[in-house]
Amino acid sequence: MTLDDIKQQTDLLIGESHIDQAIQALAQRLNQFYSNEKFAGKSITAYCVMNGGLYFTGQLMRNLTFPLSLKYLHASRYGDETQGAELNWRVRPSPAELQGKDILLIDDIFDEGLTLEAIYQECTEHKPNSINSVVLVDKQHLRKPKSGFTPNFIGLEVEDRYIFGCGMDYKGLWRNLPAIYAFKR
Ligand SMILES: O=P(O)(O)OC[C@H]1O[C@H](OP(=O)(O)OP(=O)(O)O)[C@H](O)[C@@H]1O
Ligand SMILES: Nc1nc2[nH]cnc2c(=O)[nH]1
Repeated sequence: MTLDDIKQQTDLLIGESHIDQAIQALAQRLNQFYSNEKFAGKSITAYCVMNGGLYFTGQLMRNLTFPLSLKYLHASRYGDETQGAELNWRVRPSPAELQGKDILLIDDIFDEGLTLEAIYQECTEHKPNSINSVVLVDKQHLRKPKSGFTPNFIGLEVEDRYIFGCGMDYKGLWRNLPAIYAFKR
């Protein structure tokens, strides 16, 4: 499939400039949040949730103004499919990198929320000083975690369709697109 095919067969749900603006607005909110005196003299440990979080992490971090240590973890439950299944941990954060630290989890999408909730729980077990999460998009539906878990910072809302671009894949491809698309119904 070519880029022309993508343009003909998909709906553009969120354009590049809209996404860039949302990322800058999120960065401002995070800069404000971490300027609180309780974080004075501390660095923030940002965990990019691979693979989908990579694009957003890169775009976000260039606008962050606090001292940041970048790490990654990888938990996946979609693979190349459009429906989520059981969570598969590929790279866990090490306990020593979490204990007493101020953690920021960065992911592309909060869909059914099981991935980010499981990552949050895993990290919490190792006693960080603080843990917050930020996602680029929150998909709008009622299939969210029963616990009520939700990210602390959300960039944009997106309708309930399988989307790709901005780090999110379609069958393993097209994470590189700077806008968000869904195939026409
Ligand atoms: O809210 P949920 O329904 O749990 O889904 C959200 C997760 O799904 C995607 O990851 P995926 O499992 O596709 O792994 P990948 O990032 O390696 O492609 C995405 O990057 C989120 O981490
Ligand atoms: N690419 C992609 N990954 C997801 N993971 C959870 N929801 C989605 C989605 O809509 N698109």
